[in-house]
Amino acid sequence: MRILGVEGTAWAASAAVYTTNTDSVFIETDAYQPESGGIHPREAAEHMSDAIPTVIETALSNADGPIDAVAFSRGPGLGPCLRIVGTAARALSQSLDVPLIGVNHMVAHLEIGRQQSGFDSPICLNASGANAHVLGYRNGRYRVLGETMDTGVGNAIDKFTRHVGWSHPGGPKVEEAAKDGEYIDLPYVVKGMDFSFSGIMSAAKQAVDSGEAIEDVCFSLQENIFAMLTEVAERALSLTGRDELVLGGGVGQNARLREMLAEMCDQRGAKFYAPEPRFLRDNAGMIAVLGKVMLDAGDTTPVSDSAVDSNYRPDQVEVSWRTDREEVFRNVGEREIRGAEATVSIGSERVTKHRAVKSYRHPELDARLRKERTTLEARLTSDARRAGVPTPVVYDVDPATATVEFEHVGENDLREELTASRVRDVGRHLGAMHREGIVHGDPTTRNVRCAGGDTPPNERAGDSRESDRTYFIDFGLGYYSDDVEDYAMDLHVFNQSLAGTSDVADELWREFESAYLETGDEQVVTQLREIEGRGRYQ
Ligand SMILES: C[C@@H](O)[C@H](NC(=O)OP(=O)(O)OC[C@H]1O[C@@H](n2cnc3c(N)ncnc32)[C@H](O)[C@@H]1O)C(=O)O
Ligand SMILES: Nc1ncnc2c1ncn2[C@@H]1O[C@H](COP(=O)(O)OP(=O)(O)OP(=O)(O)O)[C@@H](O)[C@H]1O
Ligand SMILES: [Fe+2]
Repeated sequence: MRILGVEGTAWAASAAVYTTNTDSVFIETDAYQPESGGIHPREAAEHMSDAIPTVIETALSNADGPIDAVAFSRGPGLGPCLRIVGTAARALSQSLDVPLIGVNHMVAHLEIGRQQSGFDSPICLNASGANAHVLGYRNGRYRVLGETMDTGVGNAIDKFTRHVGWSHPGGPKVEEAAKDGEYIDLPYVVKGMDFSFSGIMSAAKQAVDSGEAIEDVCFSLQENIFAMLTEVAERALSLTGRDELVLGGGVGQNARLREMLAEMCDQRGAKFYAPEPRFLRDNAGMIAVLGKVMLDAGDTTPVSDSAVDSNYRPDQVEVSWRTDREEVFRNVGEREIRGAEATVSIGSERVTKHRAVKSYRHPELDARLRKERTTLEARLTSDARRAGVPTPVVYDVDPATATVEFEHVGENDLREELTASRVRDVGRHLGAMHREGIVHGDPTTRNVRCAGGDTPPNERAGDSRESDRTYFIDFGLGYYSDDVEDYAMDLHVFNQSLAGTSDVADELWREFESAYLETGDEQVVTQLREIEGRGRYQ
């Protein structure tokens, strides 16, 4: 069987033929190279319409027999480019009289790694130009576990290189320059499993403008940005209890990023797979391969329903080719828990949390993060307590060894005991915390503990009883702020965490929100809607 794939979301006019009996993929790509600056949508579309017929012709003439289906990128991407590719794919499927398959480009980026690695249910890090997110499969969809709060990772790097006058694309140039660099301090922003590049990019531009050596800035930019991506990938592995990671997207061609991810996985005993470069950057090969998988599942696209979608999110895709209903929980070990951040030794009275060295990070960045987070975690845990939020008592803090000793609280993590009334309790506590100017930073269902015992099913929501008592732990990513946006991000993180751990997340979320409003500010909920409405995929 032979599947023709066509890709053209932005810069790559690409066609490929996937031949199943030899398991080989022929890819022909014509890249758009802007004369100056970044990608201009109009120029990209002109390039697409010039180049698409030729790359398709080359791919077809390379096929050693008839084509059985045509797969194409439906989105996300630049509208004018997508429409050209959509039109070409529809015309081909009609003239060849074969099925048409509309593929989500981001899902193709992650599925190529899953198909080639043979991994069963990996966490997927997509590090591409216009996107950056961590995905995990659960019950028929790829869930976005964490994502960028502003630009895609490649675009962030490209903006920096434009500022210093380097031609597009910037990623490979930064990688080259970084080879001679030394570490300087730059911002590092991870909030829960989301992350942001705007602060670090403006700091990097300023650093260059004020005379720092460009190699040093490039080196440090890579160290921080890739450590952020690696940290959230590790958090996603830890939250979901998975032990496989695949990488996708053009930035994945960067050797330092692959090295950090491989090292992190190695340290926690997980498997890591990165496809070869021609399958990482935008290419029609990944479209053809996913097209075949979808064809086998009977998931073809009628022409009447094949419109492109420039904001097509990966979590909108109904994953027809996977039927597994996944359990996300892992049985958390008894005495010593290796979280994403720290090793936690659990005694019956005391819990000792030690932030171990992360060897994938630059030593200076590593020392800074471990010390800062240890000190701040102890302070915030105590301050939240004073604000009336149940948290463990802090018995001892040692910033030098990055160790804190806490009181043992609760019997289970919330994710194992999710009930409406416990979620309401969490809502009230988070509201109270925010009123005192404390941002938790990582309020997931793993970072709330609850007293054991079942809640009677007929219990009215809003009642507070001992068995529903919840405690906030792990303030390691917390900080003080009076910005509504920061509070709203806490809500967003909790919302995503519910979605990742419960089948009735929507119901629980409504309970949470109404309880939050008992102690918190309505503005925060309004801001959350704003955040969630923001198109990060444009
Ligand atoms: C929607 C679609 O059009 C978009 N595609 C895309 O962004 O192209 P992709 O090939 O996945 O990634 C290109 C990015 O990858 C970066 N890049 C390429 N080589 C790199 C390297 N060695 N190190 C770092 N970044 C690199 C480039 O600077 C550029 O920003 C996407 O997948 O988000
Ligand atoms: N004070 C405590 N009382 C009881 N259990 C605790 C306490 N602190 C931590 N734990 C247990 O240890 C686990 C890991 O702790 P914590 O979240 O602080 O570590 P972490 O490394 O920051 O984890 P992650 O980054 O994955 O959230 C918690 O999910 C919880 O089960
Ligand atoms: Fe891409």
